[in-house]
Amino acid sequence: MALIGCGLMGGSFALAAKRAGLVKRIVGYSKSPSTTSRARQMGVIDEEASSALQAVSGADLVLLAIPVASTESTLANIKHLINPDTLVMDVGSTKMDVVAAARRALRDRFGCFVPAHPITGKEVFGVDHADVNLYRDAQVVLTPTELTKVAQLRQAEAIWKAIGTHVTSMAPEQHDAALAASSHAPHLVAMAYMNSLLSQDGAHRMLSLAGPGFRDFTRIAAAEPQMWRDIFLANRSEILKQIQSLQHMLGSYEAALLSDDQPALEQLLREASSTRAQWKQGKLYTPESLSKHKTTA
Ligand SMILES: O=C(O)C(=O)C[C@]1(C(=O)O)C=C[C@@H](O)C=C1
Repeated sequence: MALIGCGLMGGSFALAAKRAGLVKRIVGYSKSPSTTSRARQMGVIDEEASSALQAVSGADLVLLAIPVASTESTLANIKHLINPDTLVMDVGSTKMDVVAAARRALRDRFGCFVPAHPITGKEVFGVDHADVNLYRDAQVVLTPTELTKVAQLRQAEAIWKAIGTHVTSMAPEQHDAALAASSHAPHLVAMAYMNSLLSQDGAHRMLSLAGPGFRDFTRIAAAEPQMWRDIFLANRSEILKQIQSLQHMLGSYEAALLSDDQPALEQLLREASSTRAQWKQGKLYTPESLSKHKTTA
């Protein structure tokens, strides 16, 4: 296996793939040589490569675990070493841009690429945080296209299942719209909230009095800025729709407070509370149960 990008996601995948007995040898490459050598010291990879090309040479499986904006240049660089049987996957949080980048970069080898998004992570980053159990029980969304080869798709499904994930497939557009709401918007809101707090006088006092609510709500605001910059830009149009919806909803709260409208405020809070509680119990997944909770925007 060639691991391009030996950070949290790539390093955790390497550990899990080894533990499941899926790979014999992992050759790793990271942009920063100190990361690659740390991954080697930790036993995350077996061998250090000094370039992506060197890592991919002779690999049956190539995993890209790099910022989504680097997908095209990385794939274009390694394309000529990908043979018809190679399986290439990514772990990026956005899929339309990744699929388009892979199509342009890989051309006649595009069928070897199975776009994948494991919906798991941590707010910390770097190989030091690699965790053999990170993927256990996580959902993985595959977004194959009409050109994805069946053999590679089946192999990808088997690999993700073997490391303990639950695999689903959908179109890249569907994925990006859903993830804008369920992952990208919460990150943006937590980050914007931190910016807002910092812009106010007395921010230090506010921070010194922050408790578990603040901790839980803002955990993801500590995520890596460059990675999230790329995700927000790659999924810009869907995230902008989420911002509009949020602005609308904040307007509803503001209106209820301005007019001292107790029933309206309570109705909003009831909907929020019951939707969160039902999600936790896994009850909100059918279109029928969802529509019961949908408020008119
Ligand atoms: O748990 C976290 O810290 C995450 O940020 C994980 C999370 C998420 O939003 O759930 C973030 C981005 C990934 O693409 C998938 C999962």
